[in-house]
Amino acid sequence: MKEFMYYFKQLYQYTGNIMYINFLGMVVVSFLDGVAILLLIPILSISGIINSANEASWMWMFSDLLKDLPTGIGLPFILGFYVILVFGQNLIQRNLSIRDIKIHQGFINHLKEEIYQSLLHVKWEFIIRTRKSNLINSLTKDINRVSTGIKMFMQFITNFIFTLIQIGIAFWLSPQIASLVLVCGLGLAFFSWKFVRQAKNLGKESTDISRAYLAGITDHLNGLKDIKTNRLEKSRMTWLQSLNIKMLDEQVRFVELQTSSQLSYKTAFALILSCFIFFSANLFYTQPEKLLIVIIIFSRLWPRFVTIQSNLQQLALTIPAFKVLLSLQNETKQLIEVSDDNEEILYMNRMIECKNVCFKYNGDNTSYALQNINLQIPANHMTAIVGQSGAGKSTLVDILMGLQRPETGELLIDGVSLTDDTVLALRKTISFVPQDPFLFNASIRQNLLLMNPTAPEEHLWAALEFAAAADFVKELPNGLDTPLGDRGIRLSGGERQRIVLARAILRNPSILILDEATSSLDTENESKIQMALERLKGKMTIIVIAHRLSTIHNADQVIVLDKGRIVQKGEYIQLANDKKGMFRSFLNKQLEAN
Ligand SMILES: Nc1ncnc2c1ncn2[C@@H]1O[C@H](COP(=O)(O)OP(=O)(O)OP(=O)(O)O)[C@@H](O)[C@H]1O
Repeated sequence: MKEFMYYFKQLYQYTGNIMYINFLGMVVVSFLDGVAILLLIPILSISGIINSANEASWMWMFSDLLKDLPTGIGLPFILGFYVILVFGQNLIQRNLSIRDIKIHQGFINHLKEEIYQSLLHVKWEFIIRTRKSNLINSLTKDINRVSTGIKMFMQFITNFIFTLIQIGIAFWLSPQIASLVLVCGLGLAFFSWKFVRQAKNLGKESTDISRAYLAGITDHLNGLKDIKTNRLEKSRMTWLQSLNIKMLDEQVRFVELQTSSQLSYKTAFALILSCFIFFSANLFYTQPEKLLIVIIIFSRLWPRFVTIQSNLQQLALTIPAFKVLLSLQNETKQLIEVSDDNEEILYMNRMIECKNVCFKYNGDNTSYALQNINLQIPANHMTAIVGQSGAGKSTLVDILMGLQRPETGELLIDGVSLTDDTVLALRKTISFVPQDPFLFNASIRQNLLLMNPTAPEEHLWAALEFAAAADFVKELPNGLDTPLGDRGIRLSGGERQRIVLARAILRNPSILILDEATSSLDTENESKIQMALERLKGKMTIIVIAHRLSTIHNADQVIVLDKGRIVQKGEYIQLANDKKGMFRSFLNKQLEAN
């Protein structure tokens, strides 16, 4: 419940006193509703439906007034008053509902933005250890459930206020009968706690199942090609069927819970109402007008009790989502890169330097991904990083971009240590082209402009020329406006790499990092890009991770990594001539393979 209270406080902080004003409005509405019910007595009496000649009857609150009115006017007058009252009450109610939805949706939007913002700024270590499907689930389903929970809570408060006022009116009419209603209502609350508890457990199960479903389905859709080519359809289908059985079971138990509670409350209502009428008539000798009012109030009050119970039950169902969301927010808050996004840019003029850098991935106590890394990457030169798969090349690049922070040692930019405060400023000058290039599901133009929204068309074509992509883009039916599909699926792997490279260049970075960025290209396009990179030397710092050593013979410096350590460092020719070195053996193996 503490998670829920946290969000409720946040709601109050977001809305301020408007929330209390709305609750106050609800008090007015409930009060008017009670008055409208009271008016029914004079109406029924004047119209002769019930006999109210009893002088002692307090319900003749309008009798004096009505008596003074000319004959035939009393009934239309009080009916008119009744209609105006109901109209006024519903007008206020309408207004409150509109304000409520504004408050509620506004708060949920604010929450979504807050969470999305923190995910955009959270440290990379959080991203790599968290399942994406869990994040998707939190940003969609969990937020929706929190939204429902908050709505339920607001309805609960509203119903609670309404019920309290109606109870007050009932007490005024007949304390004995109202006490009985109250005792029964409290009995209901006690009895319903069991349902609320069950609902909370079901909510937890529902969260787990929905996470498992989203995680599995995301995996399967991403791996459809593997599933088809490896004939894994049957096993995937079995997975879905077993999860479906769990979902069905969970849904059935939910409806069973709902209908059991409804069944109990409705039967209890009929039973208690019958007892009331019986005892009111026989024991309390209640006047018929009073009895009528109590029946009216009771039949309006009891559904409120039931609604309150149902609000609580639905609220309980959503509690696990509050927990998930709060723990996500807490975790991301602790791992935020910087508290505010300042616009400063950190240019590197001389070099990036790693001093005794060691790094291991979270929770992995045995092996270091990088150990005692000491290197200097001079500005406006090309540095190549090579090594076997798993040697630590991508990890080193992540350290250079400030995505991962060294466990020990430091990263220096022009001799100054990179800190949490300067890391984003550094990243503003870096363009990175990853192994698995990502394109948004938009046109080529939109993908390019994402990096530089004001770039004129000729700059787009120049970037495409640089990346050896201009020719194929010109041949596409819609040219720059060709839509690319999910993650750029409508392009070949090599075409995707070239568009991503063009996008990186369009940003005009001072440091360009390519992680196997030309691995899917044919030799002709690859050599075009090599020539283009060659032209950039002296203007931009280029860091290249490459398996194909033919692509780095222009590098000013080659760093050879093995099992997380630097084993060789120097110029290409120098390392190629070192017969005992690892680089030479890589070269020989590639020559043999070719
Ligand atoms: N997210 C991660 N969590 C735990 N260990 C990781 C993670 N990413 C990489 N590693 C481990 O760190 C080591 C270095 O990985 P890295 O990806 O840097 O190698 P690499 O040289 O880039 O390999 P490749 O050429 O295959 O891309 C490997 O042993 C790898 O298993």
